[in-house]
Amino acid sequence: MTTSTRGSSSLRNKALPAVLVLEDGRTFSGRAYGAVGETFGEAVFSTGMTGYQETLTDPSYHRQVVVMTAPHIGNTGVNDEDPESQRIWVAGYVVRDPARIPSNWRSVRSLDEELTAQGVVGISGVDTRALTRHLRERGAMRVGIFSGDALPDAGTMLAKVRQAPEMKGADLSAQVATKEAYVVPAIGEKKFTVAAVDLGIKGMTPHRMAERGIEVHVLPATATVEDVYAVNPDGVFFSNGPGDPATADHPVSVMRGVLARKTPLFGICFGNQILGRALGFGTYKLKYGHRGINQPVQDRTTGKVEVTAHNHGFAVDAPLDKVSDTPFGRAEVSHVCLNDNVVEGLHLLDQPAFSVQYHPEAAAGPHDAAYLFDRFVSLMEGQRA
Ligand SMILES: NC(=O)CC[C@H](N)C(=O)O
Repeated sequence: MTTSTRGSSSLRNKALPAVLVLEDGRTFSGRAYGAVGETFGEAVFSTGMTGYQETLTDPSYHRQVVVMTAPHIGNTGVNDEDPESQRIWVAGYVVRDPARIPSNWRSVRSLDEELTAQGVVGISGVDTRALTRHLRERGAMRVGIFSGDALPDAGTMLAKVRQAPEMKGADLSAQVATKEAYVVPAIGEKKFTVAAVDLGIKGMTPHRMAERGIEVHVLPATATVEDVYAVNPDGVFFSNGPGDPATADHPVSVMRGVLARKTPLFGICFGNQILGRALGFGTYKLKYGHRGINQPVQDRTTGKVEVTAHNHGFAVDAPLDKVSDTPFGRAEVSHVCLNDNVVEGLHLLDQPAFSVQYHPEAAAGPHDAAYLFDRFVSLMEGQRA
């Protein structure tokens, strides 16, 4: 049974000052939110109006300071059902106006209390519209949040921000992925076995497969081709995850081993970037990325437009209007973002493999892209027939 936290939001740090310092020297002042202290990461913005719990607990946000463009955050408090992993992964959290009284039947505590309990340093009272416009114009960049009674002087804060590691070149999957393999059982009758390589997997992804009769063997990021085939899989999945795909040489080589055996293959987000690299395409850093739950994507095979959830700062560099010859046969861009023509999906024409850059597991987000899990099931059925 859940208990309401009506009126129990502490906002105990309300009076403590906080400052956000971008690496180009621009600063925003506000108040401490969540834990008090200092934190560093890459400043990125999310336009999701709902789903802050799923955002905070998505391992792909490791080492990123997330700015919410929705002005009022924390309204529905924190529940025990919505997290996508065991902990909050964002390095810092930036909001305009935190809810003073969370209200929802599932809420067990306030977001301020949750951030504090997990040691996540945040800042509230920031002009998040101005900050987002700045990041759109200048691009994602390093940032620091400093809060407390005695803040360092401006020069010291800026120097610390500029010493923080960059996201370009960061190899982070092994830091967030499971260390031990585990199994998510099929819901109802078991029809297929899938080996899922965990590069920072969100909990909803194996759940969406389990709903379709798939027993999911989640394997550590360090899993080898032998580990993958040890579970005797009908299909192989490569997950979302943090960091720069250009560093992910190990999963790229494992994926090439899977493609060589023509096992049905599906990738999401980081998994799409790994497929791009396995096929010989490059990846590159977007200026400020796509993060939110209302991005329009076109499925180029059907012409249909989906409204989709995104969280990516890198993208695959593949030609949009031609079929490419790759070491694994012909490949094509299957999906594209209608805002900026960024590659949002790839598929192979000569073997059962595809991936998308966005989030069909929809946690949070619209369910338009759920058909992709069915497509993976069809590929596995096709392989058996
Ligand atoms: N959600 C993800 O898998 C993100 C992939 C990669 N880290 C990016 O930022 O593009």
